[in-house]
Amino acid sequence: MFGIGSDIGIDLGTASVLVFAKGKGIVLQEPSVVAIDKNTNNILAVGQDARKMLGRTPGNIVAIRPLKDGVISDYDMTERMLKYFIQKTTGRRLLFKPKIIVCVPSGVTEVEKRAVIDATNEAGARMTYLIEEPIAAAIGAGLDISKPNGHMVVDIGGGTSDVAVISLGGIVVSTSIKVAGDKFDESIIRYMRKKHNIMIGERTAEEMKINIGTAFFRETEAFMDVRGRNLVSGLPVNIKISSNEMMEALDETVTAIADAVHSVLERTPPELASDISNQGIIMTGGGALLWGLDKLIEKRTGIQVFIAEDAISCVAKGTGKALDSLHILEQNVQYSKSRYR
Ligand SMILES: Nc1ncnc2c1ncn2[C@@H]1O[C@H](COP(=O)(O)OP(=O)(O)OP(=O)(O)O)[C@@H](O)[C@H]1O
Repeated sequence: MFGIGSDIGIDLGTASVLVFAKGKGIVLQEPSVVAIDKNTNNILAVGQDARKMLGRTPGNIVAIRPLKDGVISDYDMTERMLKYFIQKTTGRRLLFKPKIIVCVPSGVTEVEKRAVIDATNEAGARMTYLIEEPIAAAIGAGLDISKPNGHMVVDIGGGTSDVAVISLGGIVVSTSIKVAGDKFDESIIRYMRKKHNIMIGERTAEEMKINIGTAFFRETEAFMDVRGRNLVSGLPVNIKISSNEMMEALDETVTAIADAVHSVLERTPPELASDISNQGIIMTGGGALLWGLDKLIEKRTGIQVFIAEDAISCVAKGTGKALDSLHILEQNVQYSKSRYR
């Protein structure tokens, strides 16, 4: 327990939850995974400890990801996970309850937003605010979004990729697709099964994506030794996979993201499009780190693409910082006072 009394910003992501405390920076970064005992419905582990259990649990224990594909797939577990992380960060007995701002995946419904607000209030917030993901990403990337100037942000997370044009503190044009980091992993799993007759797990696929994943031609090829199970013999095998193969495996998924960026640019008013063309496109989120994805989007749009510093913690940082500029963001935040003050 850190016992932080200051206001906090939370990036409630499908892959991970990050907490940003005012004056302290990122104080918590854990996978969005919960392990429960099916018989008692008790939570056994949350975050990193629960992630280690994914795919390795005995019958009575399930390790689940309560947010999947950018939506809350398990409402109750999301609430319990959020409460656990908030209490771990702020401590249980607070003299001064903090203001908490939560950034939710863009696909969540009004009912799910309400659930997040209630869980945050119950976990000890004096006031809870919700913010849209692309706005938080833009603030976290250090953009001044208060001016009448167009910025394009492409946030590629675990479950969703959000593409938005922002001006005067609001979203002008945007799209959100359920193709992001998780889909990259699924494509790699599918490729390994089809091409090599080898079954690999989600964690191996993610390691391959991070180490040799490729979205654009690499001059120097990279290789990785991969362990899996041969689907014919049923036995464990080792195989060397190249980055060129990853480019083939990921082609369809990365093209879907480039298509989304293209479609938003097509719908962008000309003045804002010319701002974006001068300043470039900013990429945030863990998925933005896939090798060559920036180059692919650059080639497709003819506009320079920059990957934000600390791409993974950008949304959390922006969420925390947004607490200072709520007056500018009024149109983009929902808020609710705690009933438990
Ligand atoms: N170096 C890397 N190369 C490629 N992908 C990466 C890298 N590092 C992290 N990722 C991927 O980034 C994704 C997580 O990104 P992030 O933490 O921004 O998502 P999130 O905010 O939890 O999800 P969402 O925004 O969809 O709710 C995961 O799929 C992870 O595998």
